[in-house]
Amino acid sequence: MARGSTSMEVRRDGVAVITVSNPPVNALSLDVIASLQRDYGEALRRSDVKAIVLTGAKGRFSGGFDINAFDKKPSKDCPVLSFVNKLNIYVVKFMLLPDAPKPSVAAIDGVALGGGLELAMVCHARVSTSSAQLGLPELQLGIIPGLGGTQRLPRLVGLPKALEMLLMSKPLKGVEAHKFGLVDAVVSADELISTACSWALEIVEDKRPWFRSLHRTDRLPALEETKKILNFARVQAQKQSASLQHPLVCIDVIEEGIISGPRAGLMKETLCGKMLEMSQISKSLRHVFFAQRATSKIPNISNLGLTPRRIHKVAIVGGGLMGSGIATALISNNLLVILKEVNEQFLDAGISRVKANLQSLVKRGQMTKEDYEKKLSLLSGVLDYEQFREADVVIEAVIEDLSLKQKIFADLEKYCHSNCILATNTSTIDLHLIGQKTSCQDRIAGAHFFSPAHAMPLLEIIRTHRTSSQVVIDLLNVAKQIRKTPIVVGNCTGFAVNRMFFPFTQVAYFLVDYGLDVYHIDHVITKFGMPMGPFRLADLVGFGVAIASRKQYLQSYPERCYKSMLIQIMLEENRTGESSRKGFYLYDDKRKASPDPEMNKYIEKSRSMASIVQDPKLPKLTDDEIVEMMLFPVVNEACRLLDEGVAMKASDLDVASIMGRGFPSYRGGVMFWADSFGAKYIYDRLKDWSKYHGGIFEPCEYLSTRARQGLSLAAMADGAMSRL
Ligand SMILES: C[C@H](O)CC(=O)SCCNC(=O)CCNC(=O)[C@H](O)C(C)(C)COP(=O)(O)OP(=O)(O)OC[C@H]1O[C@@H](n2cnc3c(N)ncnc32)[C@H](O)[C@@H]1OP(=O)(O)O
Repeated sequence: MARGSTSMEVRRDGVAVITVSNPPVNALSLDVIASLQRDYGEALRRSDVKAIVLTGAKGRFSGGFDINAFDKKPSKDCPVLSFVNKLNIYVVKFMLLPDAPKPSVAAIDGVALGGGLELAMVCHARVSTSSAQLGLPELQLGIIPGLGGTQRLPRLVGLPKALEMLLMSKPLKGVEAHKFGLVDAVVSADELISTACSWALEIVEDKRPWFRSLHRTDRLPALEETKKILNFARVQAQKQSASLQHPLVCIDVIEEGIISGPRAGLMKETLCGKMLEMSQISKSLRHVFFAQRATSKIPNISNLGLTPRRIHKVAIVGGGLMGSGIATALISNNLLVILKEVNEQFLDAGISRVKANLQSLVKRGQMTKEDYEKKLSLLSGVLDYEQFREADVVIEAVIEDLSLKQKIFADLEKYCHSNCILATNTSTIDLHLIGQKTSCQDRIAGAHFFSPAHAMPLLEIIRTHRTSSQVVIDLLNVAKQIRKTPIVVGNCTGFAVNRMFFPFTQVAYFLVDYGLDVYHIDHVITKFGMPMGPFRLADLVGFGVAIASRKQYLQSYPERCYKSMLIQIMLEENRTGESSRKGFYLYDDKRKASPDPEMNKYIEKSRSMASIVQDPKLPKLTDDEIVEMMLFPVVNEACRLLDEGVAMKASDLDVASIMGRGFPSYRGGVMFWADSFGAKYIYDRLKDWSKYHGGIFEPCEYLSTRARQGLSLAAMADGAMSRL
C-alpha cells in the first residue's frame, strides 16, 4: 500500500496547488516524493498553469522525510529502492524546483520540519501562519539535512541563526521566521492559500523577486568572519557532547558551501548524509524516536476506546524537593494545584521552592515574567485536607516511610471524592503495601517523577493488577498535559527505572571495596555518556534516600545486594550529600563539586569491614571493563523486568533509561545498547564474574535462554508473566 501521495488542483487564476497528504504529519515517504515529482512535472508541462503553490493537508505542511524509510533495504520486490530514493532526492534537490520556469511558493501551516522545510526553502517564496513551526531537527536523529538544508538555511537566515537552529534542533515560530527572513509573509490560516497564490502570480508578473535561495549571498558573512563563527560553533558542539561527530560534519558541510560554492556544498551534504545515515549513532537515535512514541501504546488499555477524564485540579501531599518540583511541573502547564504541608514553616518552604523553580525557568528564558505571576496564582497552600474534595488527582510525595504513607492514603480515601485518583510518588515501595489500609485499590497508582521533577522528562506510571484502566488512561493524559513521556509499568519494589539501575549502584560500592577509586568510577561513567557517576548522583539525591531505598532492595532482592558500609560510615561523620555540602565530594557556594582527599579514610574503613576476598585483577580493570561490570547487571535486571512482565517491552526500558537516568540517547537505551553486544557475550561475562563474586552478577533465566537460543534481548519473550 502506498504511504501517502500528493494531489493537484489547478485554480482558475492559473495556480496549481499541490498538497502533500500522508497522515498524521505528511511525512515525505518515497511514495510522496514520487507523486510530488509527477504532479510537478504535470504542472510544469500544462499551459494553463502559471505558478505552483506547495502545501500540506490538514494544517500540517510536512514533518519531514519519512524516518521509517531510512531502514528500508533494497528487497526482491523493490531492488532499486535505494537508487530511486537517491534519484528522487537528487531531482527535487538540484533540478526540479529551483530552476523550473514557473515559480513555486510554499504555504506553511503547522509543522515544516526537516525535509519539509527543505522543500519549502527550495520554493521561491514562503508564506506561513504565525503558529507554524519551521526547523531542521535532523541532528537529533544523528544525520544532517539531506535536501539542501545545510546550504539554504544559512543563505536565508544568516549563518549564526542557521547554526543555532541546526545544532540545537530548535524550530522557529512563524513570526520569528519572518523576522529572520525564512518566510516572506505571515498570515492567518484562512488566508494562507490565497496569499500564497497571489504571491506566486506576482512573481510571474515580476512584481515580486524570483528568489533562488541557493544563489543568495547577501546574508552570508565574509570568509574571515565565517571561519570565526564556524570555529566557535565547533567548540560549542564539542562541549555539548564530545562523543558526537555529526554536528561537526554538519558544520564542515556548511563551510564547504560557503567557501567552495553551494553546488560543492550540496555534493558534500549528500555524501556525508549517506555515511551518517548508516552510522550506529543514527540507528540508535532513530530507534529512540520511535521508542518514545511507542510508550503510550499499551495493549488492552490504549485500544479500549476509553476517553481520558478532564483533570483540572491536582492536590499534592508534601512540599519537599519532589512535591515542590511536581507542583512546578503542573502549574507550569496550567493545572490548578493544592499543596499540603504539616505546618506553616514547611508550607512556606515548599512554596518558596516552587517560586525558585519558576524563577529559574524565567532566568533561562523558558518563561516570561508575566507568566511567572500567572502560573504562581494557580498554586494554593493548605494545612489540612478540606480542599482535597475538589481534587481530581492527589499525588502523595512524602518521605519513604511506609506507615506514614499508609496513614495518608487512609485519610485521602476519607476526604477525596470517590472518583479521585490516588497516586504516590514513591520511588521504591510496593503499591499494595501503601494502599493496604484502604478499600479503593482500583484508584491507586504510582506517579513516579524524577528529580528535579519540573525538569526531568519522564513520568513512570505504576499500575497494580487492581488499578483500573481508566486511571491509567487519565494519568497518561496528565503526562501529556505536562509534556512528559510516560512509561506504564507493573508493581514491584523499585518499579522499572530504579529497579533496573539498583545493581549499578551496588556494583559501584562493590568495586570501591575491591580497590577502585570513587572518582575514577565517576569519570569512566561520565565518559561513557551518563550525566554523572554513581557517587556524584548519591550526593545529589542525598544519603537519607540512598539508605531508605537500599533497605527496600535488601528486603526484596537480598541475593543480589552488596552490603557496603561506606554510606553508613559517612553518615556517622555527618556527611549526607550535596545538601550538607559534604558527601563523596565537597561543594562550594556555587555547588561546584571537588574531590575530597579525606574520603580515603572512610573508604579504608569500609574496605576493612567488608568481608571480601581481594581480587588482584579488579583494580586493574580497563575503562571498558568497568562500564561492562557496572552496566551488564543493569541489563540483567532489565531482563528480569521483562520476564516478570513489569515492563511491557524492551524499548520502554530504553526510553526509561535515557529519560529517567540519563543513559546516552545516542547509544539507543540500555537494551538497544546491550543487543549490540549480543545476549551470549553479556551472559558469559556475568557468569564469569558470578563465579567469584556471587549473586549480584548471576545471569537471570531470560538472559540465559536468549544467549542459548541466539535471540536478541529486545524480541518479546514467549509466555512472559504479565503484571499489567
Ligand atoms: C532528508 C531530510 O533532511 C531528512 C529528514 O527530514 S529526517 C526527519 C526530520 N523531521 C523530524 O525529525 C520531525 C520528527 N517528528 C516530530 O518531531 C513530531 O512527530 C512532530 C513535531 C512532527 C509532530 O509531533 P506530534 O504531533 O506530537 O506527533 P508525534 O506523536 O510525534 O507523531 C505522530 C506520528 O507521526 C510519526 N512521525 C512523525 N514524524 C515522522 C517522520 N518524519 N517520519 C515518519 N513518521 C513520523 C510518529 O512516529 C507518530 O507515529 P505513531 O502515531 O504511529 O506513533
